Amino acid sequence: MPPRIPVTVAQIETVVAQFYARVRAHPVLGPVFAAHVTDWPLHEAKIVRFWRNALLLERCYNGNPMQVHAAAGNVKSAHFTVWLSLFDAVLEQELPPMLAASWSALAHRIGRGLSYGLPENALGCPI
Ligand code: HEM
Repeated sequence: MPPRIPVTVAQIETVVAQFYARVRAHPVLGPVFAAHVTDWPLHEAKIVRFWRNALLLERCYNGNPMQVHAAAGNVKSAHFTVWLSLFDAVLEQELPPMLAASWSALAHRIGRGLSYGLPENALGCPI
């Protein structure tokens, strides 16, 4: 099957590394991740597999981010706007504009899906 978005594995690895470097330094997102992630290389390797699966349609990730986010307890739907704008900034920095735009659109679509069901959803309902 042809890739959904023709990025290279090296580009995925760079975007993931740059993104989580910024996440670790971010005043809002940093502490949310610090409460869970102790092994960053392991986390980044898993996220690379997630994106290889989503972008290149390789079958190398079969986890359940929705469940993991809900179980984390401190991941809120309000975080997704911040997460996505940081992600967009990295895409713009690292990729040609067409690729950045396609990957961004997919990330926003996935993010919308993942944010439903978490506390403080788009309607502002806390339960
Ligand atoms: C489009 C947006 C997002 C995507 C695609 C995404 C994807 C993922 C994936 C694939 C995992 C690994 C799940 C597994 O263990 O199999 C994960 C874990 C996690 N994500 Fe997200 N995520 C997104 C947004 C967010 C946001 C907004 C937050 C909150 C700040 C967040 C916080 C976390 C945390 C804390 C973990 C658990 C790490 C661990 O326990 O090892 N994510 N995410």
